Amino acid sequence: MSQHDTLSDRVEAQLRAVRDPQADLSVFEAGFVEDIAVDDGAVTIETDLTSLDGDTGTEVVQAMLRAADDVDGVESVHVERTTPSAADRASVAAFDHVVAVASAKGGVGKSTVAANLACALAAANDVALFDADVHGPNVPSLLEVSGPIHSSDEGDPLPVRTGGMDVMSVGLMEDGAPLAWRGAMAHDAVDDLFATTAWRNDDVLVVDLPPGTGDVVLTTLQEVPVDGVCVVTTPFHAAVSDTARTVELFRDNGVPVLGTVVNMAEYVCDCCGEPNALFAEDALGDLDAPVLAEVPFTKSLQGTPRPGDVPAAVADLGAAVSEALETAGTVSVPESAVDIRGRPPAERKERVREAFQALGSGDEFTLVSDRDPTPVGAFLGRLADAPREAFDPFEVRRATPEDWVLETVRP
Ligand SMILES: Nc1ncnc2c1ncn2[C@@H]1O[C@H](COP(=O)(O)OP(=O)(O)OP(=O)(O)O)[C@@H](O)[C@H]1O
Repeated sequence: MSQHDTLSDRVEAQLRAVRDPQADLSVFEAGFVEDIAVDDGAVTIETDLTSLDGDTGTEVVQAMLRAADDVDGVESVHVERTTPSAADRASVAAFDHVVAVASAKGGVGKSTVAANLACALAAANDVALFDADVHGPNVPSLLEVSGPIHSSDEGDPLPVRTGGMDVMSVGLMEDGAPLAWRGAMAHDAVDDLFATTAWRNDDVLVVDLPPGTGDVVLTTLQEVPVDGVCVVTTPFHAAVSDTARTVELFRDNGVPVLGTVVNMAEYVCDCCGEPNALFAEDALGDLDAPVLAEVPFTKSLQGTPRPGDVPAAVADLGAAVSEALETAGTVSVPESAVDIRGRPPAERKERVREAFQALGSGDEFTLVSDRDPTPVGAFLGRLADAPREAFDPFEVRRATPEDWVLETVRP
């Protein structure tokens, strides 16, 4: 047995004492530890904590760091976290793109925009629409589709179809039932339906999220590999400030934001055809996101859109979102950024160490990774011999479903 194996064994023994806080199991029994790599006293623990919520996952990472740090001969510890890959969600993975439509508050026209966006995109793409709005699933009535839902040969729920577009909604499952769902139950119902629906389209999936930024929204967005979210707002000052906070919250939670759709931006008079702006011009000043489209208040949007055939008022919406999707897959970072995507664990750490140690106090450090790099903070702390709180700012954002960017400054 080599010296490295011995250290690895000692780390493993110590980690056995770390428990899954939600079930009385060791982190090994819970399947959290995928690999332990030891390289000259530097320990890298590869983990899969995707079954845990954010806070519990962080708690387990901290407990592992402390346990491994206590082992004699360990000089540094790094915990790497895998995230659910698109491949884990076979049916959703078939889509080239997944776009979610969200809003800070209810009633701003989110479902109208989601349905019209799906129909607009359907002119040039093979599109499906998923209505995840558990508490008010109104896509079926908007598109005039109804159940019952049939099963595929494999027993999975088959969406209903309109004009070649698959539509699935929690509202199609059981009359009235979704309205009574709350919290975890609502999330599980959406998650199950999302994971099992047998889609027949495969270019773009549009997801109509519940309004707000509650648990169902954040968990769905973290579990489903969305390319980005379009946030629908009205141009009222108050609505825009709420929307600005929602955009920030999505970014803080690693959800890429494609931009905003400003709904009911103007009213075009039915009699004279004259457009009238409905809200103050400077209302959008607070928004730190591109405006993808401004949609007028018009009766034509109170009808039923058809795949490939939408009212002129939203004619540009599909093209604007398609364009945003093209750049959503790329990460823009400074040339000096350290890119560890696709690198083996030991090399990743070495690259980070080298680049970080070459910096002076006050220098900016940018890291691009194909995993959530939040735990790298502890490693940087050890390199700089400074507590994690000394790193200000310390920002992690998910730039695309597969790329994370960490930005900080060496203390
Ligand atoms: N641009 C528009 N022009 C005219 N009417 C609109 C427009 N946008 C939305 N509406 C109308 O406003 C109402 C609310 O729209 P919608 O259901 O899309 O909102 P929502 O944000 O999805 O609401 P919820 O929070 O209930 O999910 C609907 O009656 C819809 O027809």
